[in-house]
Amino acid sequence: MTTAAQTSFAALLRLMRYARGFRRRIVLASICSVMNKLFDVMPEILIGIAIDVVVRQKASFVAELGIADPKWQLALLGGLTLVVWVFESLFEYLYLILWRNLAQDLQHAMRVDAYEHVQRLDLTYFEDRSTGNLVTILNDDVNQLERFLDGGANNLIQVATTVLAVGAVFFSVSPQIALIAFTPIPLIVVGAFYFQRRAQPLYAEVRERVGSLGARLSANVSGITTIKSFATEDFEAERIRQDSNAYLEANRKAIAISSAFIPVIRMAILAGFVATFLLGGWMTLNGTLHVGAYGVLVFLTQRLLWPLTNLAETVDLYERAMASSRRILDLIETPVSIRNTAGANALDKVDGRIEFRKVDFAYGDDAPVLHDINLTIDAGNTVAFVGQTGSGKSTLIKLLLRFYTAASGEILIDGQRIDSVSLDSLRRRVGFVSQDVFLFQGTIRENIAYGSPDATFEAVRAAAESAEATEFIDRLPQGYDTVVGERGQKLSGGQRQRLSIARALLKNPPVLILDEATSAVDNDTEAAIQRSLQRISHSRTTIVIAHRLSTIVRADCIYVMDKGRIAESGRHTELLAMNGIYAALWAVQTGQAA
Ligand SMILES: Nc1ncnc2c1ncn2[C@@H]1O[C@H](COP(=O)(O)OP(=O)(O)OP(=O)(O)O)[C@@H](O)[C@H]1O
Repeated sequence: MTTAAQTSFAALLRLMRYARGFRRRIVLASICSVMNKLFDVMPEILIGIAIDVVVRQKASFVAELGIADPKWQLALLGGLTLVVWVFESLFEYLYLILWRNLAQDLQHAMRVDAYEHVQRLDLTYFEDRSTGNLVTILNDDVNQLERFLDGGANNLIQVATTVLAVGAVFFSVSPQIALIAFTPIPLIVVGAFYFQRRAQPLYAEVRERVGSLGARLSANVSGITTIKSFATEDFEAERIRQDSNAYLEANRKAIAISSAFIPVIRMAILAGFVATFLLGGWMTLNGTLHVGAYGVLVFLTQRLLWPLTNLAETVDLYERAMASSRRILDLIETPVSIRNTAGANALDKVDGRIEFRKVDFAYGDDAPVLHDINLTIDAGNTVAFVGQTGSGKSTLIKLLLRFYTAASGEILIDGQRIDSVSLDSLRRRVGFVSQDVFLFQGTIRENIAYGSPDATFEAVRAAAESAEATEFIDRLPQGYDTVVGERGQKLSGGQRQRLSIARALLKNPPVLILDEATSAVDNDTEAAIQRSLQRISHSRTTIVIAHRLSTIVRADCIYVMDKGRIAESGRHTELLAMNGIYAALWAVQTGQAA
């Protein structure tokens, strides 16, 4: 057995394990598929019996059951045909509704599970992957699976049922013909396996290609402003064309294999059919087979063999679905390293005292970014981190929010290690205004109330006021009901910044972190931020990552970061007196540099 076949089969087993909760429904749907198929092949048998009645009349098979009059025999067969059709239709309705709903429910459960898991994944996971590819898994791959469950699973079950049911009839009527009629079947099954082995890597490639295409499409749509400003439309269109072409080629290869499979199967089927047709005919002429039995066999060979042509399509669907299923389950089963430790308590009331003790950190296997960070921020204080770009200021904050885990040392909040309290309680107690503000498609009011769904309009307004955002909001024609566009495109950088401060303030967190944007802040906003900072930092611990030193001259303590270490710390005046890095930065920013 090849590894390719194993991985497809392994994917199916993983899927079955995942779908444990659906097992009863799967069994029920499978039973309906089997019942439908059994009733579906019966009319052929009844036709054969009817021929037997008209040819042999009082000596017919039905006569042997005790009904002498051929007219009554036919009436009985007519009645039975009606019943068979009713049941066939009933089970068809049942299996359709069961499989289709199952497909819907399973794809829904998988999409929601996969999404929920994606939200829990470590940030490191996202650094190595593209958003577009993830979206493709959540959408396109999930749909692929739905397509298979919608029809493919039923097809596979029905083909197997046909082979078994028709086989049983054949062997009971004439084992000799049965052997001949069944010769193509091993060939077809071997062919299906061969096809599946060849197709599996091709479909894996198709999924990969669709993922990269999705990645580029989503990146390009998000970066449309950059594309336009660099006038690189042609260049980007060419890159999309290439990715789309790679997808097309991958599909073309898969199509070439699967299309070749169908004619091969048909030839094998034809051989089986002609053999039954001829051998059965001769046996009937010889008198070793009844006319009715011959009829049943010829009709049934059709019923037996033709559905196998669908097998190629179904195996195709199956391979595509398994390639997708593997991607979804890989995502769902990606381990999460930053999560609640066993017995983690919720961080209830927080004063806001923060300590870093001997903290070291590196991103993955990269060079260390933070070295031996030791600091204590008293509850209610306002502190600032300053330093060259890349010196590790934002990284420090990411550790405090547990976006990453320190390589060594510990971080405490109110004396409790941050990894000993529950993640969401920690993050709920810390307000974070990040450098790149992310606003959601929706109104200004919804964006300020994001994360505080119960906030009243008054509270939203008060938060906007503290962030000095009311002035521009009131000037907008729809005020708080203005839709800001995806990522807040319809607002200026400074306006987005103020909204994100309002959003953090509405949470009323005991610890507030402002990662000040380097750009996007005009002088107005700078002054506004400074005023709001003074207002809002009273009752909480406030940490500011500052690029403009003028915003933090009043801070209780300023830490100057240099290459991942705290090089200097103290109040503004103390640091100036030290005449070190801070003093030099200050001189540059105030234009007093020599
Ligand atoms: N996710 C990441 N993976 C790998 N390296 C990273 C990652 N994020 C940041 N770095 C690296 O870590 C170092 C510190 O980055 P950090 O963002 O903490 O600096 P910063 O002082 O906040 O800079 P800035 O003032 O420009 O915001 C930089 O050298 C940066 O390249």
